[in-house]
Amino acid sequence: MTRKNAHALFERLSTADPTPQTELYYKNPFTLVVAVALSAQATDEGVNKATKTLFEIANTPQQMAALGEKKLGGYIKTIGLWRNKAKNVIALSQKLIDDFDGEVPQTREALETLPGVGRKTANVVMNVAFGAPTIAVDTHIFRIGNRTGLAPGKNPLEVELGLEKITPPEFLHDAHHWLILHGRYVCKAEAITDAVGDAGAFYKIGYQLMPLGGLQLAERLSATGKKVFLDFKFHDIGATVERGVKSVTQLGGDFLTVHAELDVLKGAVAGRGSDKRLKILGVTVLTSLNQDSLTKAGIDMKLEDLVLKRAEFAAEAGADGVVASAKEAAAIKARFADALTIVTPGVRPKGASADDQKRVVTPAEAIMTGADHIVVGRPIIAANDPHSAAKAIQRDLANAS
Ligand SMILES: O=C(O)c1cc(=O)[nH]c(=O)n1[C@@H]1O[C@H](COP(=O)(O)O)[C@@H](O)[C@H]1O
Repeated sequence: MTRKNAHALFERLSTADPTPQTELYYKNPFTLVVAVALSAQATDEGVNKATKTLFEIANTPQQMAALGEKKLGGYIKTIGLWRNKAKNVIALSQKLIDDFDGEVPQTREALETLPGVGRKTANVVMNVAFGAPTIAVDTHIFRIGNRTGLAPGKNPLEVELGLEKITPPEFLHDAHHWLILHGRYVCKAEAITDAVGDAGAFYKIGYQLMPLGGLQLAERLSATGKKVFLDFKFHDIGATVERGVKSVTQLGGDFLTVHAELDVLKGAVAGRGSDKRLKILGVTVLTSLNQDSLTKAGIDMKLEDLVLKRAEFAAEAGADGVVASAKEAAAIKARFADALTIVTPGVRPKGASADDQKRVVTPAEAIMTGADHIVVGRPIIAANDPHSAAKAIQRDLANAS
């Protein structure tokens, strides 16, 4: 990759996320060393779950060493390779006390003398705790360095040195965070779209991916002819929604969600303009809510009536459809026929966990009650084989229709 392209790449990453942060939980340089050492071949999320309680009682080398290997093991048992990691954490705590007055040293060479701390861990600590422009090459960065041609290399050190050379100095400090976050979220999302392949009709991108390259992913999918569902759920004064939707039209999506309030819907329809490719969907009542949730929110109305009221707003504003559970689909179809497309989340194959969804039906039930499209997330994304999971749902749908 040329220096000019590398500059453009980092500029885009920096615009999307100006202040990237580590996702590991830590309280001070010492707990950062421990968290990074625990994170080898484990997810940050898994490490954070364990360290939340551990760091309450041990956040200095002295406290950690006093805890001892056995007690520490009790806190980190859920993390892979915990036995070896417990041994290392106790040993590195003791070495910090013996050789460094209990302080975390600020050079890579000194950090690397600590048990269980290699070059990658030392680079993360140097970068996050002490603001050094180091690049820690993990599996994501190694893959990205090679795949993009940004810094090809046969081993992590070659990629690290290559990245140090090609990354413009002003981006060096944040480079490794951007590349990790990109690798963790966008590559993962892209891998899922590849894995689902032709077994999915639409690819839904939510706002959680927006600051992490999701918009570019939407553009790329759309450019290759895939149908893209932009689940951004806009909720604002009409004029702002209008401007927001106008910007979104540049991405080339097919569905866009907004809250089903009249002004919001009208703003969205105006912002969409004359190109009718982007269909505006009003989210009626979330499928994670039930009648009880409405009562708690002080809404004294039957849930189905509220869905129908919001569907009415969608029709009045000239929106294209609504997001509603299959429990209300028949009533919406009866009232609005084909004037509104019905998109239905809260769909679970028989026996699958409902997760946080409350108004849940099977794919077949959803289609039989009048849904035009179903949304299935976790049962496909979390499956070992997303393609087979999506295909099984397709078969269920085919049998129902
Ligand atoms: O607007 C949505 O897409 C939506 C509306 C709604 O009422 N319920 C609902 O679950 N969704 C979205 O649909 C997806 C459902 O995901 P799973 O529950 O994993 O299948 C999630 O991305 C939700 O954000």
